Amino acid sequence: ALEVQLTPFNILLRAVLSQLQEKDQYSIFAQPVNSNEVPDYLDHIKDPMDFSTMRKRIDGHDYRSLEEFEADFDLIIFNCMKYNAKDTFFHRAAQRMQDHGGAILRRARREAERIG
Ligand SMILES: CCOC(=O)c1ccc2c(c1)NC(=O)[C@@H](C)N2
Repeated sequence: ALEVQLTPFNILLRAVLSQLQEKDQYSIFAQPVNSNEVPDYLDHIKDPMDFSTMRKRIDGHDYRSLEEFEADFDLIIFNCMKYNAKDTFFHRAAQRMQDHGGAILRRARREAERIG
């Protein structure tokens, strides 16, 4: 059975992920980029990442620290800014997500310190 242990740390990670996803109003970061829709994506991006994959990693207890969680979030942003040219909707969406995410993650770091 899916062992969804509700440790305070996992509860925090799920809450942070939900806050980040709220800022993804067009859900462009919600799922892996579809190779059928974007055939050359994986030629350029060697470490794809998306919010659904991060949620699986939370449920699998794969994140040992907030830093590991943040590294996957940063990967989502980096991939998007790498694949998409600066003057595109996607690149601009990544910049906005990076700004929003910075504030959300700063608050989460303080909370993680508080719960220890
Ligand atoms: C219906 C076609 O969808 C896409 O072309 C598409 C859909 C989602 C995308 C994306 C492309 N590119 C990206 O870099 C990441 C952020 N998301």
